[in-house]
Amino acid sequence: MSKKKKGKLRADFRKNHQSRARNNDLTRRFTGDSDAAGDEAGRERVSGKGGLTRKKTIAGGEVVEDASGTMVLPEIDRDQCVQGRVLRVQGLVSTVLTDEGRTRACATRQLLKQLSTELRHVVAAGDNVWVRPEGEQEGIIERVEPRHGVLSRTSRGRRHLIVVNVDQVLIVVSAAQPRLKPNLIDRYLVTCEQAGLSPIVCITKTDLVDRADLMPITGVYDQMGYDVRLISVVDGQGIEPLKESLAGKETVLTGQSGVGKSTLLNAIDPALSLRVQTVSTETDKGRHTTTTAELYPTGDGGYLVDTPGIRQFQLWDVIPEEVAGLFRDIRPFVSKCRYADCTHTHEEFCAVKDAVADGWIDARRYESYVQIQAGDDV
Ligand SMILES: Nc1nc2c(ncn2[C@@H]2O[C@H](COP(=O)(O)OP(=O)(O)OP(=O)(O)O)[C@@H](O)[C@H]2O)c(=O)[nH]1
Ligand SMILES: [Zn+2]
Repeated sequence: MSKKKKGKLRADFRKNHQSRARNNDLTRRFTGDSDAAGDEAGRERVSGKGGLTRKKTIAGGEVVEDASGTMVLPEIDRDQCVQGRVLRVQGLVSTVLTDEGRTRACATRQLLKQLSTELRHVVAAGDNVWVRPEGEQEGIIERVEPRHGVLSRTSRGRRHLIVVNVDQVLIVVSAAQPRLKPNLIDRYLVTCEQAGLSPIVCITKTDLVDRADLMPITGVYDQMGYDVRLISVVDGQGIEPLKESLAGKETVLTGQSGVGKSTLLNAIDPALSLRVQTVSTETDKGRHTTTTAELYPTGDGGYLVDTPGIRQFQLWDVIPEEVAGLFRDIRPFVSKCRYADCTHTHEEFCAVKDAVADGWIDARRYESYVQIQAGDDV
């Protein structure tokens, strides 16, 4: 690839990166050196929520860039296939819920693996796939559709897809027992902003506190446009509206131990709660790695994603320079700082610090920013 083209790609990447931070848009990462990313002319929109992708035709298919990186879409004989959703991936076997209404244990087509050597996960939990059925219970994944809403983590320089095609994240924190930790909410929100996912903040156990005391905290999030709910399974506060918000959506559940996630699931759907518990217990025994995600159909077209690994939620990497852009309230001031590389901590002529002093930015939110930016634990 020419130097000029590479420079342009880098500029494109940066532009995308910034606009992603600004718009809370879907992640569009480009692997700068791949051939697909270099094919300027072939850029077009691919169906679904995946957004803008770059596209190039190869023998037997095409190469696209989606929210997960480079992927290959081979041509397939659709008459021979059924569509489905990958519920989980264990080693080489993917469990797919197909449109026939059954699950199939599926291997992945050899061609798909060969063409996707740079991708660690050819198939990920949450993928929309085309399967060629084999017998009653098995099949071969012939094609994986472009992805949106990607949760990933990087380890030893490689990006691992944890779950894809996610719509929203249910952030569960408790008003008491354990005590409310707003800084933890901020941390979760940063991750959601980074992944381009809509958060729903659920403050549980509100029956244990004076609800009026929560208003100063919820008000700050309301003002930024975040969806904050007060929940109690003891008196039923907020349960019905929450059920409605989950219907037909794919939701990732997250929150510290003891905040009431299982209890909340049970209040939403006892049958679903039971299924989640059964599998989580198996997972705890170390049968498969803790970061393996599992999708549970909610019966209304939606899915819930709940795994011990995701519950811990310390999986996504945010680089320090990225943090300010992921704080909705800090973001508008960043460009007004004197120094382009301002960290908004110790510098003079910092518009962010001025905004805190003038009351435009909540001082507690700013403290969170400083902690997260420094990589400190909550
Ligand atoms: N007062 C009150 N207690 C609740 C509420 N929701 C949950 N609890 C209690 O909080 C405790 C922890 O609830 P769990 O549902 O087990 O919490 P969890 O988040 O699933 O915990 P892990 O499984 O460790 O991740 C239990 O004793 C629940 O009875 C609530 O709305 N009000
Ligand atoms: Zn600054």
